[in-house]
Amino acid sequence: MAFFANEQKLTIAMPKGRIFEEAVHFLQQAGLEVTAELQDSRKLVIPVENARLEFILAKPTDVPTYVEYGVADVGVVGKDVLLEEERDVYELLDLQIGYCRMMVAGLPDWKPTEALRVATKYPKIASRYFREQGQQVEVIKLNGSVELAPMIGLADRIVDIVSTGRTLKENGLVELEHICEITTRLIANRASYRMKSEAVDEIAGKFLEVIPGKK
Ligand SMILES: Nc1ncnc2c1ncn2[C@@H]1O[C@H](COP(=O)(O)OP(=O)(O)OP(=O)(O)O)[C@@H](O)[C@H]1O
Ligand SMILES: O=P(O)(O)OC[C@H]1O[C@H](OP(=O)(O)OP(=O)(O)O)[C@H](O)[C@@H]1O
Repeated sequence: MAFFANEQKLTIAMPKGRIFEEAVHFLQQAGLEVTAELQDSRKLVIPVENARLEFILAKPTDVPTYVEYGVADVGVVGKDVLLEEERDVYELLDLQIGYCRMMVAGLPDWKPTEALRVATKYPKIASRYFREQGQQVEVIKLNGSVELAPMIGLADRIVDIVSTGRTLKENGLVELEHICEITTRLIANRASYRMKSEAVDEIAGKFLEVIPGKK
């Protein structure tokens, strides 16, 4: 049976990587037809013919870009990416999966003498946070292994995602300031939200049914 009662086809951008499995599980719970192809193949565009759905598999940071430009109607993406990318999309739902937190961390008892140097994969989030604190900082953009920076003297602090806390702990770092909680969100292209409102509403409604406390 087709997932959608109407004739509108919907393209969904899914994030590859860390939250993919949890997101697929969420889609299945919501009653979407998730083919083995989505989980097992190297294909990046996966149509689900009967359901008038199409999945595209993207790098997490690119999901809002595909949605803003309308090549995907909706997308599944972390709040961290939304805050950093600042794309012009609608944020429809908090799916309450992919829980983690955005933190300032550093070496314990480290007292920086000059203006704070902050290493991060998230330069916009870090700059915004310290500006709001009225604190002048120099932000250094890194692309991963951010925890290295304070250990080897590149930076006084890091701004990064913490989940279990294991990476910080094993590298001798501690959480210092909490910036915000992060979860996975459903976003929509602004034009799709108007032009394909039935299909978008239908998928959002199905998602809502599996979000704890939202039934
Ligand atoms: N412990 C965690 N660390 C990083 N991201 C997490 C964590 N827990 C949940 N997430 C979510 O997963 C997303 C990141 O996934 P992933 O690490 O696969 O992407 P990525 O940072 O683009 O990967 P990479 O740059 O290593 O290829 C984040 O947007 C965030 O919302
Ligand atoms: O609190 P934890 O459970 O240890 O998880 C947090 C770590 O996971 C992420 O890194 P990732 O594995 O994505 O690698 P990266 O350093 O290349 O970004 C994040 O940037 C932290 O380093």
